[in-house]
Amino acid sequence: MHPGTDGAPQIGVLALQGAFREHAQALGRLGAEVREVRLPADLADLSGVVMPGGESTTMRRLLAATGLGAALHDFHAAGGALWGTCAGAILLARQVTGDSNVPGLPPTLRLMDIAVQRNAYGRQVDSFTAPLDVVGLDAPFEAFFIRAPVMSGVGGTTEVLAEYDGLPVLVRQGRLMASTFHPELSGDDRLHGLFLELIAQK
Ligand SMILES: NC(=O)CC[C@H](N)C(=O)O
Repeated sequence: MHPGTDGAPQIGVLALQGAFREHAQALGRLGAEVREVRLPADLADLSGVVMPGGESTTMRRLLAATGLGAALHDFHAAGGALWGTCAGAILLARQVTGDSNVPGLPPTLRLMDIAVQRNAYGRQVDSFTAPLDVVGLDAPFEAFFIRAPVMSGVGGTTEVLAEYDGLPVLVRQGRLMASTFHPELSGDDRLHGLFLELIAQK
């Protein structure tokens, strides 16, 4: 880990598109030094990066266009931690379904052994909240799902940290974490705290 000058962890928030400001605020409240990431050079000296919710197809195009996709691969290979939330979880997934109508779409980062199906909770309930029991938290976390992907499979060494309706919604694999909901909208910083703990453990 790369502590900042005052010993605080230095964390990036991917700021190409989507709900990045609320993540930066949550991490700041927990004492992290936060930097918005738009170009490969912005990753220097960070120990972790949060990839927010938004529109994964747009983010995939921008990751390819900016060179950040390859840079995030290098960042992770060099020991950096990544947390993908909602669209960000789609970016981490090895396997994505629900993209077939988008021609010429660059691949996801394919770093994590999860399969996701985009927008698969159905139209009537495409946004909802649910209290989740999360491994490592002693009280439920109120989660906001917004046109969320369904995590249809987890493999390899992936651990399930929370489920909704019998399906995984928060998972961890080594230095990777993925949630299909928007943790930054709950006014509850405990999952950002878990990400900082994961970084401190490595
Ligand atoms: N809230 C979100 O991040 C939604 C994800 C979006 N439906 C996608 O497929 O990219």
